[in-house]
Amino acid sequence: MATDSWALAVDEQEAAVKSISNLQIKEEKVKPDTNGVIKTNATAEKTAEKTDEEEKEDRAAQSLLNKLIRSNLVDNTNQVEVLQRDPKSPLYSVKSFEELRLKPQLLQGVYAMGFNRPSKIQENALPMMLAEPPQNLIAQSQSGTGKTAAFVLAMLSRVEPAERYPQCLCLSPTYELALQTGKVIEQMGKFHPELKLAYAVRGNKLERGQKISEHIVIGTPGTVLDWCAKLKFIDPKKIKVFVLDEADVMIATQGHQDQSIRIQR
Ligand SMILES: Nc1ncnc2c1ncn2[C@@H]1O[C@H](COP(=O)(O)OP(=O)(O)OP(=O)(O)O)[C@@H](O)[C@H]1O
Repeated sequence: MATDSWALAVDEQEAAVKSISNLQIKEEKVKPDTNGVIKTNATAEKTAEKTDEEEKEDRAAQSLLNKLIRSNLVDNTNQVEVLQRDPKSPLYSVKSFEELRLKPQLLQGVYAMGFNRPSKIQENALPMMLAEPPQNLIAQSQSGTGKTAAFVLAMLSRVEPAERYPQCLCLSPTYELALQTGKVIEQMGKFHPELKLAYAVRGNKLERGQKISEHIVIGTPGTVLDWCAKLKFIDPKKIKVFVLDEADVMIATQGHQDQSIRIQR
């Protein structure tokens, strides 16, 4: 049932986008009241202003909600597999995970999560993310099409377990999303127990001067910046994979944009 919802949600979303783009806004002539005040327009403007502001703030929360709904609903993979064979679906894929040359422990992790085939974004992005020499990649696709799973697999594939320092750094816009993505890293890396993950989020206080030995760090921009620049827990020069999750939300949030750019430099 849960994987059904994953696939169905993608379908519904596509249908909604189409119907919204067909909508035509009718111009309504509003007459002033007896005092000459055009109430309808004033109220509409105010509402539009508020909606714009709120929309920005709510995007990270919405994204988290989508993830939570999906993860609670996924149960059988039949529908996903049907869609993954439909060339018009965003889940269409021709490859298998074996063809993506993942490490055996990661393949085990992927199958244990109930994934049988990569989605389109995974099939396209993973070979680029695992290429030698490493390349930069900006990936965009609908919500719920497997981007998180793709970059988590890329981080887990690049880590060298014997080297005990942070090698992959992932920035999330909120505390909750960082924990959520951390959970995916833990699940997918389950058969690679030597791989360790640290959370650079508020409340996780480490002692000054301490070095961390975890291979992957996931956190929010403010805390990650402190860990890199102020507290020197992380040596940014040793980072092999840098992920900016929900980059559109990060760019829309001024503070996060500045902090993310400073960390990336
Ligand atoms: N290849 C796959 N086969 C089956 N299920 C998958 C596959 N890849 C991801 N999923 C599942 O689909 C759901 C959505 O995946 P994921 O969170 O990676 O999407 P996303 O594109 O990052 O979503 P968002 O845009 O909301 O961040 C998750 O429950 C995940 O476990």
